[in-house]
Amino acid sequence: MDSRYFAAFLDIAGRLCTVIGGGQVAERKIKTLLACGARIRIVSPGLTPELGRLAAEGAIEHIARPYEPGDTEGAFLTIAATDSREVNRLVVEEVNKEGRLVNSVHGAAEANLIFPAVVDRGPLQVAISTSGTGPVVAKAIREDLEEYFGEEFEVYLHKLSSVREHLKQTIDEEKMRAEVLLAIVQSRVRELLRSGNEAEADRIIRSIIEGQGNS
Ligand SMILES: C[C@@]1(CC(=O)O)c2cc3[nH]c(cc4nc(cc5[nH]c(cc(n2)[C@H]1CCC(=O)O)[C@@](C)(CC(=O)O)[C@@H]5CCC(=O)O)C(CC(=O)O)=C4CCC(=O)O)c(CCC(=O)O)c3CC(=O)O
Ligand SMILES: NC(=O)C1=CN([C@@H]2O[C@H](COP(=O)(O)OP(=O)(O)OC[C@H]3O[C@@H](n4cnc5c(N)ncnc54)[C@H](O)[C@@H]3O)[C@@H](O)[C@H]2O)C=CC1
Repeated sequence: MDSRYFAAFLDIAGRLCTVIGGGQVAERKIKTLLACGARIRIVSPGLTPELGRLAAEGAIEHIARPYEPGDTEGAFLTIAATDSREVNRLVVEEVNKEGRLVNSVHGAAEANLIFPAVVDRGPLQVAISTSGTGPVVAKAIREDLEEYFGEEFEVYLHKLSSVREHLKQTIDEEKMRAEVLLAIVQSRVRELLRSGNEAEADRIIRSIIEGQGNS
């Protein structure tokens, strides 16, 4: 086994994420965290214009000075994102002492969490990591997979989720529910949604639920 990483998905909604450094890389990571509902605190003398705007709007908290020991206190997740390897190392060391989550823009070696490249289709999240060996490869794979996992996956999964809820109410036997769901997955529903034919997709879903095959 080559990887020492455990792949998981974190619920960070409402949780404090402290970012040390406010440059381009911090900005990219903060946008991802904000989209997941995190509370952001940045400790950094400088900010990118976009981060400055977010701070001025009150969407993120900004402490305008260099990192000081203790800054990571209370954070669920800390990101060491300065352009100084030494400062990032100190940040990682502080968080590691307490066994909390920490990411460093200077590599996977010391930190305990890495940011993957992500295909984001609503409930479908496809995360790609090369365990830090080649972030550009992760990015290229993400771009390839975005072709396969088109935007239709968002509505597709929402539909499957409603069907699943409906089946839980109407069919007691788990095996039977799984068969219906599998029949939908193996039908042309996704293809139809991809080509914008939602009415026909819905018709097929209904006919499968009613046990009339998967034409
Ligand atoms: C370990 C990790 C830690 C972490 O940041 O979490 C890390 C580390 C480093 N990245 C570096 C460089 C670049 N990183 C990117 C891009 C991304 N990097 C991301 C993640 C990760 N980068 C984690 C491992 C991910 C994995 O396991 O594969 C992505 C996937 C997600 C994200 O950042 O949100 C995002 C693509 C998002 C997308 O588009 O989908 C680009 C390309 C670009 O920017 O276009 C370059 C320039 C090319 C190059 O140098 O390779 C350097 C050298 C810095 C230097 O030399 O100074 C280090 C430090 C080192 O390796 O020592
Ligand atoms: N992990 C990744 O995906 C990538 C990592 N990198 C690495 O990330 C580092 C940062 O890159 P950028 O964001 O482009 O740099 P940048 O120069 O845009 O930003 C650096 C930020 O750190 C802040 N800073 C500096 N000293 C600080 C201190 N003592 N305390 C708090 N904040 C401090 C600055 O005010 C600035 O906001 C680079 O050194 C680069 O090697 C670069 C590309 C991708």
